[in-house]
Amino acid sequence: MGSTEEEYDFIVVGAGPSGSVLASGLARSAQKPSVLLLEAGGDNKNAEYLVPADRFALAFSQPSLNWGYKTAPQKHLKGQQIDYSRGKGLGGSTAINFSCWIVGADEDFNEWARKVDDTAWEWKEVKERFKRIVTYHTEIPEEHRKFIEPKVEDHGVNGPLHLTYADTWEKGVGDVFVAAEEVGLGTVKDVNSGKPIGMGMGATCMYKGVRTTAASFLEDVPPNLTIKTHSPIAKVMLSSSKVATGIQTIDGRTYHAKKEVVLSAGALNTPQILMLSGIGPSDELAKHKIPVLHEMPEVGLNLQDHAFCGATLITKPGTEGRMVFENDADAVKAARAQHAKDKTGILNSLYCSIPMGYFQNDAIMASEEFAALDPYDQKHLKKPTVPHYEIATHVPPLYIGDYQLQPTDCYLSCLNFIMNPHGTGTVTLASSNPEDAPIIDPNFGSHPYDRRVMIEGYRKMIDLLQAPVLKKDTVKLVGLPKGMSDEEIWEYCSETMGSSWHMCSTVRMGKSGDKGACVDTDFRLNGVKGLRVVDLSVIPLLPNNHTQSIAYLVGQTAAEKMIAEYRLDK
Ligand SMILES: Cc1cc2nc3c(=O)[nH]c(=O)nc-3n(C[C@H](O)[C@H](O)[C@H](O)COP(=O)(O)OP(=O)(O)OC[C@H]3O[C@@H](n4cnc5c(N)ncnc54)[C@H](O)[C@@H]3O)c2cc1C
Repeated sequence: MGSTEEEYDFIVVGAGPSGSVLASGLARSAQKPSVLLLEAGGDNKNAEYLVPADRFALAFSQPSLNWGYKTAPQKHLKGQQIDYSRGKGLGGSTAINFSCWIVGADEDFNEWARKVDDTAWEWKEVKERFKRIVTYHTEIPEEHRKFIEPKVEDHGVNGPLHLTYADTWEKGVGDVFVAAEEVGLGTVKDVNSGKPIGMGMGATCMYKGVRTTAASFLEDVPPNLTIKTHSPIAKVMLSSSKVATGIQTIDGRTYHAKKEVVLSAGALNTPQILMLSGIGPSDELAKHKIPVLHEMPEVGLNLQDHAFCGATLITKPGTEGRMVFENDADAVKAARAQHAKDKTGILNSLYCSIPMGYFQNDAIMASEEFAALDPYDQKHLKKPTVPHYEIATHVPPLYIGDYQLQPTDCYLSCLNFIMNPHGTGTVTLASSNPEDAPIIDPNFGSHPYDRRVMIEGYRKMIDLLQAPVLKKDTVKLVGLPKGMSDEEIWEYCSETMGSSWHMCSTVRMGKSGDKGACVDTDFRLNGVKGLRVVDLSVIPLLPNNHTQSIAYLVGQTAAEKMIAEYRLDK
């Protein structure tokens, strides 16, 4: 394909949650600027991609929706290469993600605001911005309200993204809340109130029998928003005076920006595109013979993510119904037909209620690894709403060791996630060819504090699985370390650890005077005019949540800031 002379006020690259919210927000402002949204993948408009029960399977069953990345061999995880999936197409990673909605702890946002010296990131402002993003349906089945009861006034009522709880919870889910009380972990009535400590219930990106994704922001788009799919970009074009003038696609098209180019290609591809454009660490660019147009040593550094590990309880026949259903071909066929016809049936409850709990832990705070942290960090970790680890249950049976699941088996699967990870990794270039995947090294397990959190959180997860209410139905626990010593737990986790695909912070935001920061708190790339980064690359710390909420928040914040700056609302 040849070059074009198309020109737009704003060019946004990448239609994930950040890019979709930003492009939609700019285009719908009163001044109606012309906005071009370029996305590498397709439109993802296939009803089969939106079945709620498929939320954990879609990423791995539809390769065309997934960049299919893997990490570099992980030094602290016995050389394993971990799945590092990224969504492709409208919606970005929300089109293939697991649909869990968790916003995190108020104090994490207050810390973010302090780090970048901008009150826009304080919880009291962030909470209001979340309300503008979502319509949060707070109905909970009557019998579960003793544990879970979100308040309508804490959440949005008319944002484009609909969130719900399943009308019917899977059998046995309610027992997790009883178990959490029994073992002293406790419960929380609304895990999304900014005070997440306790076992809660994650809200789900689904509504009326359909998964909801960032593509919700791209419905009924105004004529001044042009969306071009199948348009992977190769680089940003910079003038000799370091002004971003437009972008070039891999197939040779160029598009010009009258005002700004915004990169929203995610925490792996955004640093890659910057480096391919000559913006990054000079030694890294020199390796690939890319001329340095703007030296920026921290591009691609500081990669952070939440790692997890798990175990599974095999329970007595009849305690839940997943395997029995999935092994009954007629029942599956009928359920698919019913869902295709009117979006109802079991596919709206299967895998659709996931207890997610956030906890603090005395053993972690008493550990030598905690004592070795910076005192400021320790103070943050002691704040009453900041969790140290997360436990999620009723996920697919990822951790079963060498146990062979039988078609008649029942199970309760569980994961433990490291919160506040301290290890950081890198994104670097494999080559100067934009079609090559970058080299991604999250460096999991590299920090002693992270290992301590995994070990203590794992012990608590096993305590939960052995609570009296669960014991009466237990057949056996599988997918376990050989024993429960520190060494045995870490040995197991280092062989089986996974990523929750919360990669972020590779083009870090910082306050004015922060020499290493790549962008300012208004998302402008330092030292370059007309270029912003608006996606999870910029976040200066990884909040203790699941990150899609933050990606939407970043897009919404950028839209509101840019609309005010350019007076687009007048
Ligand atoms: C398997 C999986 C499960 C997850 N589960 C959850 C969950 O349950 N809950 C949760 O909160 N979070 C979850 N996440 C994480 C969440 O989806 C991400 O944090 C979030 O989508 C990141 O948003 P983003 O806008 O920064 O990037 P992305 O969503 O990755 O969007 C980036 C977009 O840019 C496009 N792009 C990249 N390069 C180019 C290029 N060169 N040219 C043009 N376009 C380009 C991509 O195709 C993509 O559409 C999950 C992620 C994955 C992969």
